[in-house]
Amino acid sequence: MSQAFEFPQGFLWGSATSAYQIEGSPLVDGAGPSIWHRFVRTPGMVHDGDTGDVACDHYRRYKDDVRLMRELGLKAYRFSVAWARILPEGKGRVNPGGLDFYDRLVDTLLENGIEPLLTLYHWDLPAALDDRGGWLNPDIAHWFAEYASVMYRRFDGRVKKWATLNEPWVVTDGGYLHGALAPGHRNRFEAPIATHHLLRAHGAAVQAYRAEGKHAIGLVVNLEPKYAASDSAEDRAAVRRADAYMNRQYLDPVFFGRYPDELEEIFGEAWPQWPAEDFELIRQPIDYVGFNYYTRSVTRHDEQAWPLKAAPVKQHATYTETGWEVFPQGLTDTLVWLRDRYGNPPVYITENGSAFYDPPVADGDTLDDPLRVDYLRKHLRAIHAAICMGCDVRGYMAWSLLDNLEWSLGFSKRFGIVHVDFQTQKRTPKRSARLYSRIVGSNGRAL
Ligand SMILES: OC[C@@H]1[C@@H](O)[C@H](O)[C@@H](O)c2[nH]c(CCc3ccccc3)c[n+]21
Repeated sequence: MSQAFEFPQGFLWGSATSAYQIEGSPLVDGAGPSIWHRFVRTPGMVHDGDTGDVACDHYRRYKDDVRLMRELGLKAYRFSVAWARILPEGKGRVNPGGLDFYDRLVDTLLENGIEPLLTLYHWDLPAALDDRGGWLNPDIAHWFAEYASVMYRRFDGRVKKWATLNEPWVVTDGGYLHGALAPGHRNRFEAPIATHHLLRAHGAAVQAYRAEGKHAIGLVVNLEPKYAASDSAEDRAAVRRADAYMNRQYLDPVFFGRYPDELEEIFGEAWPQWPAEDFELIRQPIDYVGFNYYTRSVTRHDEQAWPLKAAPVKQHATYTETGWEVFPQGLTDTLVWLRDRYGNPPVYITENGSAFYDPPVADGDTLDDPLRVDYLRKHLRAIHAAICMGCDVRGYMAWSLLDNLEWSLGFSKRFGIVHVDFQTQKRTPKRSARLYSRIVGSNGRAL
């Protein structure tokens, strides 16, 4: 082992999942349906008609999965709470059975020396709230803060790192603009409204935390660096629009209290003017940025590409099964960008990982996944390089602990460092899990 890649003392090593992707048992113990429980039943929306009805059966197998994390030596676990387990109608009546499940999960994590990182919202809106307009209804900021307060009162202290939303960009772009994700809307007027209400809900939940909580709360965003396909003015303008739309649309309001100017250019008449007091709510200070990194985009101008007029350019490089270029330098570059644009905030890499075809489980106890091993090693080294450049990176959560339901792609894409046989629910660590375990145990020296 070399000192070359030693990480700072106390660097938080863990893995990440989300409720709908792994739990199964969507309606047991008093839980209400979510928009994903509905969406997977909409013909044609999910690969092979796959659903989260069973998924990794984590709701029942969580003790075994926590034991697996402990055997791998993980120090932390990022998971999300299914809002509709806690508030089956999204607001009002609290469901004790839902709170009890997360009590059991959090206590089991703590008993095993694993720190819980809790995400309040990872895309699974209670269906009852969608029936009232969901993210299009301005009241959702209060609904979300009410749900968040129930969780703060029950878990703060045992949970010391909270996140309000997972990836508001995906919620808006996937759920309201392009329609590939729940609730499946395709409306350029709805997208900016959903974005603004997500940010107001984030702000209201942070405000509620400051009144009730004593630890840390942040926002999780997906960031994808955009590189111009050429130095033409057209391509550079396309990069500015794409960067504003994905990377600055959420962090600028939170850190600066304003949207990037390019958004009005992109959405035109569909871009509303919002009252100043909204931005005072949105810009509540946060304690850290959760950064989900997967890939970059080389971007060119494309007059036909709605609404950005920007399109990706394929590179001569390795691509993952989800069509994402393997580009670890983009992780270093984006960490430096965060350092410089937002004043070097504490950052947790809350997701990073890759889906590659995994050969069928070999005999014995480890499945070989050479491409994922290579991806993991290169991206951790990219983080180390950013830390050496002064970026305040505090931890890394590998996406994902388990193969799970990859949203509209169903079970066809495997991101887990642990293989799941969805017929038998057998877990089999992959070689990437064995490597990650050594890296965690040596605080990076095994890299
Ligand atoms: O796609 C892998 C993971 C999902 O399984 C997580 O639930 C989600 O938080 C997440 N975000 C991203 C990057 C943003 C993105 C999501 C979906 C499609 C394209 C980009 C990748 N992932």
